[in-house]
Amino acid sequence: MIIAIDGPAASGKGTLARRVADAMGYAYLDTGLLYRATGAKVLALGLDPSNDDAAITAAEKLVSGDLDGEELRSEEVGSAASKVAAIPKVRAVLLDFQRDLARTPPAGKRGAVLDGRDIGTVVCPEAPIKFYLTASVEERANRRFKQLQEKNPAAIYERVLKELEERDARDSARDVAPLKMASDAIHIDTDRLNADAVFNAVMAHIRTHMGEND
Ligand SMILES: Nc1ncnc2c1ncn2[C@@H]1O[C@H](COP(=O)(O)OP(=O)(O)OP(=O)(O)O)[C@@H](O)[C@H]1O
Ligand SMILES: Nc1ccn([C@@H]2O[C@H](COP(=O)(O)O)[C@@H](O)[C@H]2O)c(=O)n1
Repeated sequence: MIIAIDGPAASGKGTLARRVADAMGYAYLDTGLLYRATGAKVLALGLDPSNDDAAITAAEKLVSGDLDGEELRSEEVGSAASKVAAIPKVRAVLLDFQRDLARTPPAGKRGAVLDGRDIGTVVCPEAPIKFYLTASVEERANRRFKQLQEKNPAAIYERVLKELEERDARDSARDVAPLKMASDAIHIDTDRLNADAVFNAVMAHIRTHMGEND
């Protein structure tokens, strides 16, 4: 079974998806990492992430080792990721890997949890369970700021907020696979829910779905 979790940056998708995958014994794929690794490769060459040829070549050359590393989590790489993600051929190159993992999870796993922007709409529109997480941009910036501050006390809230606003706008406005809630997704506004409450609400939906489809 496939569980799709989409939503804007820092809405808590990864935190939730990892926990759900653990609880269910499913594989987990953070699809944002594919775009981050592509963006990071372009940056490492000193090229512009909006350059089609550079971004497509980087996506085509991705190997699993490129998906490791704390530097992928920086806001600079997040911003580069959202630039390469707006290039249709980059998305096409990365699509098969995501679909293969979702539809044929690694040995021993009965399903997969994928989080991203277009899992419920484009990558796995057939997923029987879809969630769309949101929170206000100020709340998300606050979460991301606290997360960054643990590693870099010089992090600046206003910069984090601006970066998230720009990323949201680019991800929502692009022509191909924009950030959008699937019509059959369950919307969870996490502004006033902590991570445990979100997880409990999501697991309750999953159990109900599985009970109804036994
Ligand atoms: N419901 C919540 N309430 C408060 N903080 C949360 C909640 N869910 C996650 N967080 C925290 O918010 C931060 C961002 O969460 P996370 O990385 O899971 O978001 P994300 O949607 O996967 O981000 P990105 O799109 O950038 O990959 C983390 O520090 C996480 O611990
Ligand atoms: N399915 C996806 C996942 C991600 N993106 C793009 O990558 C950027 C980084 O993603 P994070 O989840 O790690 O924040 C994101 O801003 C998107 O531009 C995507 O397009 N589709």
